[in-house]
Amino acid sequence: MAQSAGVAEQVRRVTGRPVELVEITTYGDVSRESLARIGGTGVFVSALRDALLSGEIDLAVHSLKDLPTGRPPDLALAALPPRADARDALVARDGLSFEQLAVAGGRARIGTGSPRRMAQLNAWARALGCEIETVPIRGNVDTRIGYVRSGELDAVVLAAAGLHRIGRAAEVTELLAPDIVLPAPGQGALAVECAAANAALTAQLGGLDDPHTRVAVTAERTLLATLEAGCSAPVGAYADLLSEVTGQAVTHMRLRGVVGTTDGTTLVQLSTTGPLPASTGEAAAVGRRLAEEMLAKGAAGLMGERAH
Ligand SMILES: NCc1[nH]cc(CCC(=O)O)c1CC(=O)O
Repeated sequence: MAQSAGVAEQVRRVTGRPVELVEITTYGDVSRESLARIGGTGVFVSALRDALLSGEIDLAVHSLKDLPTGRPPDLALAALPPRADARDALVARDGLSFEQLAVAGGRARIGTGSPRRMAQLNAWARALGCEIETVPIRGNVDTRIGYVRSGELDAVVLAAAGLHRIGRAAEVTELLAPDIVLPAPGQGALAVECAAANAALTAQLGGLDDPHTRVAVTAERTLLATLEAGCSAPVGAYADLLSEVTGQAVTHMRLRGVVGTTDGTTLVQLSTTGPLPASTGEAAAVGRRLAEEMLAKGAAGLMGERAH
């Protein structure tokens, strides 16, 4: 609701039209099943898409990372607004960082059911000569942070963007550096979808689109699609847009990808830097090439059960 309210405000501004928020509860919101099992199939988006197609709503706001990479032909990805912080965030007891927790003695208990986060956190702990225990959790932000406040867990890992949007960024004890924990493809970005037939609205919503965000997430999501992995696979990808001179226009894009076993014993991590892609087609080609290199290094064997 918080992220939709933000988009609603922008839609009012660019279209001059009144906007009404319609609350829709999705299967992903109510189910407590592991996302590693039910993710990748649109559990957070299907109910919103049904409402779009039935005409109950005119536009839907999704977290891009929840959107399956395949595009339904009757829906348009009308806008990708400027992306928020893509990083994962640690909310730990006593204001601790990951390293402090890991070396504190005993096995730190860290809440996350995400195979991507598990793989990278376990690899990080291993590099520090420690072992952690990852505990699968589900639920909204309150529920998840509640496990830390109650002392049941030492920490939880959540997307920084989600915490920012609901005004809880102050509870973050460490923003995880993408060098160590690469976020999910598209993390921190929103997607505004509408019926493809609604050409007038699609065109108006284009005013909310950020071309740099679109280029970056196209590279990340094409990497994911090329690996034939879903949002539930242990795959991280992040495209940075870089300037040759600090503060000057963006000239380059660096794309990083990672896939690993959830126990963190094996990670395939690759990075590529090149000129800023001039189109989403070029951005997709960068994602595809890096994914192919990852596959050549054995990525497929690390992904376990594929999302379907
Ligand atoms: N899979 C659930 C989900 N989908 C989007 C976000 C956070 C917001 C975002 O990435 O934009 C989250 C929660 C989380 O990862 O902590």
